[in-house]
Amino acid sequence: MPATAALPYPALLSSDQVREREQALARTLPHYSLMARAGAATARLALAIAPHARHIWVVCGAGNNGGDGLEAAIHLQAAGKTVHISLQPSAGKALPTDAAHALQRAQAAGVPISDQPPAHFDLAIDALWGMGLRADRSTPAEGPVRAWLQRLLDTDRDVLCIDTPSGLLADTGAWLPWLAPLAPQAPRGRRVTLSMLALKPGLFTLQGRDWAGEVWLAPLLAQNPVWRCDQMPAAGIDAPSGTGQLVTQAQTPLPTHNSHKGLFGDVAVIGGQSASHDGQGMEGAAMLAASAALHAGAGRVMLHLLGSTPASPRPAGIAADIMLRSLEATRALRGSLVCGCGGGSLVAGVLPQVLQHAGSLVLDADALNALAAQPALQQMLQRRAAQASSTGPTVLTPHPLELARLLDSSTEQVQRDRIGAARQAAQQWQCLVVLKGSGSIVAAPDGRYAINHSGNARLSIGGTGDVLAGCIGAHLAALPPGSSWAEAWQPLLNAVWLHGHAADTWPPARMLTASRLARSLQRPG
Ligand SMILES: NC(=O)C1=CN([C@@H]2O[C@H](COP(=O)(O)OP(=O)(O)OC[C@H]3O[C@@H](n4cnc5c(N)ncnc54)[C@H](OP(=O)(O)O)[C@@H]3O)[C@@H](O)[C@H]2O)[C@@H](O)CC1
Ligand SMILES: Nc1ncnc2c1ncn2[C@@H]1O[C@H](COP(=O)(O)OP(=O)(O)O)[C@@H](O)[C@H]1O
Repeated sequence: MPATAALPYPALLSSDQVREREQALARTLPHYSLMARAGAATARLALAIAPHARHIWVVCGAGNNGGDGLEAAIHLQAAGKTVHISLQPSAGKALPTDAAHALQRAQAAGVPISDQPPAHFDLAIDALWGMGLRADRSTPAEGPVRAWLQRLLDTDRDVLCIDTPSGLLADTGAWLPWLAPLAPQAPRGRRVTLSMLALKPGLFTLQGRDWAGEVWLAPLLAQNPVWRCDQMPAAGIDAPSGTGQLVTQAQTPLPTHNSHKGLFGDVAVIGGQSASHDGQGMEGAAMLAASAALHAGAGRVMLHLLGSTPASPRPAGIAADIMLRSLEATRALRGSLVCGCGGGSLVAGVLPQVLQHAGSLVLDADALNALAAQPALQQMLQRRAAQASSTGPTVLTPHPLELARLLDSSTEQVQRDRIGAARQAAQQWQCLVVLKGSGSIVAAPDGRYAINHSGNARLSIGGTGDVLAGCIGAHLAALPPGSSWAEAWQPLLNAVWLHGHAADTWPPARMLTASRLARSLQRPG
């Protein structure tokens, strides 16, 4: 990667990158400007999201995150709200300079500060810990702070988090380990997060998606605008290498009217071990992938069910548009190949040929398990990457357990640092990797990564991963033979985003199933 790159999507900066940005900006501005802007922006957003809130509880920590909260409290009181500040005891340490200044200003403005939280509040502002939260500190918060934190986690009132939900690690979206048991599965009320200076990856994956809720950005620029993360002005700004991106839309325009099916490319699906092999039919998984490929826009879709023969009956439910073919015919198709959905034990036997000859290749489910189990297949995958100009890009689509098997790790370890794990696999196998789950991570061999911002828990049902694999196959199908992973990057982001978007736009009263999801997929446009 070059030292800087122009990003088409909103940038996601690590804590180290944010601190660099903060220091660079602070050097150009008078003392206290950034905290003044952060507090004003917070108050403005609070008034916008909860205009009728009368009682506001501002929970401040003993660092600069707390300073932002104190500054916001001054504005909210000036706006006529009844504001109550709870300030973490500093345990003998002096507050940082800016936070100490904010405290003086809050005291001068007469905003009430007490250890006792209010009996009632309409809106809470969580300014306990932000970017300064340290993962290596294992001491649980003691005394009143612990009770405040629990109340922030349990409340059914609106909560506006400054920078990050307190206790959530900005780089990974994981709770601090000691805090995880305190946090319910999901918040009971509305959560909004105002991220300062830049968006942070942890707000968009793992626990971050639920607990950050609706994310806004305050870049702390002169006019002090705030933007909702999915409605930000066009990106295209230069960002340091290693910067992530938040995928907020698909980016390829619709094809021209003057098109034909050959333009969209063909998709072959190999998987769905037939019941005739060992009595355990897994045809459905491959049928879902094939249906997804068809509806996501492939010109033609061919399907080979592993273990089937030309004499095997056509399983019910396969759309008439999908061509059932022999293994040889399917493998020979130009376009993209999706391999592994419901592949069972038979998929390992076809992988050597597939890895050697397929153009664009998507490996899912049992193909990933076979890879994890067989070092010889891993070597073939590496050889394939080295010869990509004569084959094409490879995309691995593991869920956390599948990635853990590939990395010889554990699901917990993968989930603790989803971005790190996806990047590690992409570099190790020189492939594109989609680590699925809430806030799917897409990673490339050069270290770039993106977090998908579409999708929701309605996708947590059997078969939606097969649909994703087919959808990706369709988006890669039109790539010319020998394309690089870099050429596959944007079509891959489109596919992952559109798959989640189909769930986001699903009618609330209608049950979502994987087969319906497959039929609702669209081309980007
Ligand atoms: N300077 C400015 O003008 C600007 C600042 N900005 C704002 O500053 C924020 C960063 O401020 P920061 O660096 O002071 O850290 P912050 O999030 O307040 O945390 C420190 C506190 O947390 C505590 N603590 C840490 N780990 C812990 C743990 N595991 N468990 C328990 N406690 C733990 C730590 O305790 P200590 O280690 O000191 O004992 C200390 O009290 C950033 O998020 C943004 O909101 C921006 O708006 C831009 C302008
Ligand atoms: N809570 C969630 N939020 C967003 N997407 C989700 C969520 N749960 C599951 N998904 C998505 O649903 C799909 C599930 O895939 P997978 O686990 O492989 O299921 P299966 O093997 O049953 O097809 C993935 O695309 C994943 O990202």
